Amino acid sequence: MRPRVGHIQFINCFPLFYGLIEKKFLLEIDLIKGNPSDLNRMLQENLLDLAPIPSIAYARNYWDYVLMPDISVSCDGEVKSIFFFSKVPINELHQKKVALTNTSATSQALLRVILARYYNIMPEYFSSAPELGAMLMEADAALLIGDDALRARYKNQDRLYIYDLGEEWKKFTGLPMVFALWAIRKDFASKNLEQLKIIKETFTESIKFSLENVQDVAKKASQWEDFGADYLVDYFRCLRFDFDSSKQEGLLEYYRQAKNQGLLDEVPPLEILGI
Ligand SMILES: C=C(O[C@@H]1C=C(C(=O)O)C=C[C@H]1O)C(=O)O
Repeated sequence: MRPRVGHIQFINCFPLFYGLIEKKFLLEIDLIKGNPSDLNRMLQENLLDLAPIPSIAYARNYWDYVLMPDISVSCDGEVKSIFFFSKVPINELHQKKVALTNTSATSQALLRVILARYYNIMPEYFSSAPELGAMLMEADAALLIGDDALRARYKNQDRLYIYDLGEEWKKFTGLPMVFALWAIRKDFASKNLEQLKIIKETFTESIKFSLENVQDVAKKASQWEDFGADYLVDYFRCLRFDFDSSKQEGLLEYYRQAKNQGLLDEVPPLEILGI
């Protein structure tokens, strides 16, 4: 059976897959699309063998997973696709209503950590479909991620205060932030090391190829969007796709803070596959 590999349907993962199309590697795997939270559910249910999942989902299920080395969706400062849109300055949001996109897991917790720990603010949170207009009819501020955030930011919401959560995290901790990790089911990993090695190499080559040809990648990814390729060139250059020691440090700090806020039961060990 071909490995069943998850694929996040957000523009941010396009550079990961662009090279796979070019190299026709897609014939060797079954690629199953979904949003990050759905992919985690499918991985839990053994409908996938490996998938990018929200980094907080790893902490909640780590005993079932090992991590793919060298790959993540991260930032070190601005992220440009995780925005908190507010009608008032952030420090006026205490006890106000805040809408959280239901497509996110990691960034929902990140926002709670940043507001509680660094702004000393406890709003009233509720989960919502990712539509900024509708969210702000009910709330004073709203969190969006991924393509929804890219599109909303592009429309230049100049009536709003806009905060980039990657930038906020860096401002307070000095660390990178890891949003998605590639989790592999332990049972699959123990029997398929060679195949996983090839998958890892193919994905890392794909990322390298995409970043070397970032204009082409951006042009392709922007063809059905309102914004032009240049907007995405900036975005792809700002994202980080590796998982080096500084990303791991940032991730562990995020886990510690999420635990302090009662959003995690424990800080998991980072069990990274040695391939
Ligand atoms: C950078 C992003 O990272 C995503 C954010 C996630 C989350 O908040 O749960 C999950 C997966 C990542 O792909 C983004 O979508 O904008």
